[in-house]
Amino acid sequence: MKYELQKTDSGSKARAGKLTTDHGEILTPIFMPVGTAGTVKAVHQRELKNDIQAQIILGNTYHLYLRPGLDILQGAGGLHKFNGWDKPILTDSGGYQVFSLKDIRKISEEGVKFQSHIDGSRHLFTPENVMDIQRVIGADIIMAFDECAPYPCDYSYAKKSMEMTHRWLKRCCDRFDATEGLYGYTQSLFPIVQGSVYKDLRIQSAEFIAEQNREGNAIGGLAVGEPADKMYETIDYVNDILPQDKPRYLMGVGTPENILESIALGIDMFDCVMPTRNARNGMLFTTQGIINIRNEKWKDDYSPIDETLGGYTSTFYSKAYLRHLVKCDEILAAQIASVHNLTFYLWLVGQAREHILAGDFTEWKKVMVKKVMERL
Ligand SMILES: Nc1ccc2nc(N)nc(O)c2c1
Repeated sequence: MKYELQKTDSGSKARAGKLTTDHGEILTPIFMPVGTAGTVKAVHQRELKNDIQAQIILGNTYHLYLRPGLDILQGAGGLHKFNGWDKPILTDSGGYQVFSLKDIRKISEEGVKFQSHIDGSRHLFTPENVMDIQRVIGADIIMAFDECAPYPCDYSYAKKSMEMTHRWLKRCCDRFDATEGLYGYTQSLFPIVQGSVYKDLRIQSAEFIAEQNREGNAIGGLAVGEPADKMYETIDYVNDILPQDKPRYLMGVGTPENILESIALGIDMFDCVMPTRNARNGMLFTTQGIINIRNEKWKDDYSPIDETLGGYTSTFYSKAYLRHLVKCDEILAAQIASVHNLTFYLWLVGQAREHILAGDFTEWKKVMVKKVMERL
């Protein structure tokens, strides 16, 4: 994988760049729709390409390993062949998911023992087998096996957890570098900065991650309940340490405001379940602000969901009709709202990229944050 830094904003740390993978190019800043179990929930591949114009989507090691399982995925020739998405894919390593299985997992130096949330079967994830699993899934970018420390946690927990994540990272790199891709294209391993919200730990972790000299770097352990200003402060000084010539991926973020503020702090890649999860309960992000479509006020508003956004779904369906579908809990409601919200998120990061290239990103961001976060 190659990263070309195309422009750094004069008034902020925002960057425009281009990632080139064996499954195609990614223009950054970019938002990556989350496709946990091999599908972006309620969204067809055709809509991902046409309306949403997604460039890369996420899968999750934990879920795909449990269902459909490695033999089915390998038999298909990997996830790209299995779900038909022939552009880039990134898989998270499963660390974050098994840690959220609070009472049915046990952490040790070896790895994490856990019970499947599906059938209670017992499994063990180690840095080594998580690399092997992600080789079988075949994502273009795979994540190191880390512990996402809970928030809040005390300094000693954060320190011990970060140090274990660093030892696990060495084991991930050794295993990954000793194995090949299974399907004839190359994969890249991204390490993940941890350290909770403790500045000295975060600096230590960022320096260790940068030293690994991998093709991209991620910031984990954020968007776990900490205040937004703590998140921004952490990103700011971590990005001063992560190399300029590698993409920076902020995991699990966020609202439109979080994304624009983090772009200004030098983040290039984002993923979050918010646009799809909130869509399923009727929260719409639009170029005019945030709409709770269940609200009575939209019941006879026959205007398109968002006429300035472009894309079939956002202009073909009216607010009144989508409200009706949501109130009836119709399956089509989830589809329309999910495609719309993802179209908005990709539009937003695409606009950010254009304004970074045009040189007026900071002024644009100030106006845009206010506008898109307004509750309508
Ligand atoms: N907020 C998040 C979301 C996903 C994560 N995935 C991994 N592997 N590690 C983290 O710290 C994450 C944090």
